[in-house]
Amino acid sequence: MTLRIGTRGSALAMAQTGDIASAITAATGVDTELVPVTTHGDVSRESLSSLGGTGVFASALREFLLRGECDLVVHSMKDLPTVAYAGLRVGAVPVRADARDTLCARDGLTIETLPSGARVGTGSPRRAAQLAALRPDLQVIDIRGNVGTRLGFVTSGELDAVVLAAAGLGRLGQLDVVTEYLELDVWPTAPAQGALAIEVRTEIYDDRDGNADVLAALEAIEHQETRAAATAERAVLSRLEAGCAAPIGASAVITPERVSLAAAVYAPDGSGTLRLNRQADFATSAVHEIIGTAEAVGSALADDLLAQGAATLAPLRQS
Ligand SMILES: NCc1[nH]cc(CCC(=O)O)c1CC(=O)O
Repeated sequence: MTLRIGTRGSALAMAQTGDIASAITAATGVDTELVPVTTHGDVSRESLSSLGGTGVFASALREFLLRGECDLVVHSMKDLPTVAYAGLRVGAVPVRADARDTLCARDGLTIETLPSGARVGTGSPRRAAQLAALRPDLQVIDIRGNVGTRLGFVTSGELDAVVLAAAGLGRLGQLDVVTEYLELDVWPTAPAQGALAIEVRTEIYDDRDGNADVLAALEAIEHQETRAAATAERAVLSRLEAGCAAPIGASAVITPERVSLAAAVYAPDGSGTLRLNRQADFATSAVHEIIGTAEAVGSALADDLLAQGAATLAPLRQS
């Protein structure tokens, strides 16, 4: 039997799905095959919000999985809407890559040393707001395209820098272009950035014998701390009813004893930031206790943010 793994066709998606396929085969001996699916989000150059924002990348993959054309699909978890999708479940969350953003600038420049008026590219409202908050004298340029296209704007001289996720650059073997790692305590990133979500049809859990290979693969790559951290961070988004493009950063740290979560909401123009923390101790080390506590701390932190005016600071529901 060969496990068919659905993936987007971009270089980044193929690289991360290839990593998952190798991990599954190494742990279980099961053969895997990558099945690329082209999504409208991949081919269009329209802005994400005009495409319908949240979920443009995920829905084609999800339909493909529901039709039974593959056994599991790999998503970048930060691009996956928080709302459940009928018939599907996140069957595994593998170990997280670096959650930080990076600055990739010409001439070794950093956020601090970029000259006034420098042109910095990003398509993310969160990154645009963070740039504006730290350096209101920079020009933020709205860009689209995959990682290679974005880096090309810097090599061509069209931009002085771009902000990109360390995880994506790492998976592509391109961390050599990074000129600064932006630390999570000053620059929290998108909920679940650096994490992947492996989605499966819920029906496979009703026939465990018939789906033993898929279930073994899921179990082999599951990483509980990553699932807990991603759950806490995504609970903030979900409680705020915010989309993946909302100007929100969140960063959770999981220890055996507790979950510590920090979240920030930004005014789009950088004129204001609301930053709060919360932590909660795990009563037991049971998986459901850890995941339940992580979810609860994320919801509670979102309530704190709302109570302190998050919804007037930023357009949360715009996707
Ligand atoms: N929004 C695009 C996207 N979706 C996932 C990643 C890579 C990082 C990750 O896997 O979290 C990227 C590129 C980027 O943000 O630089």
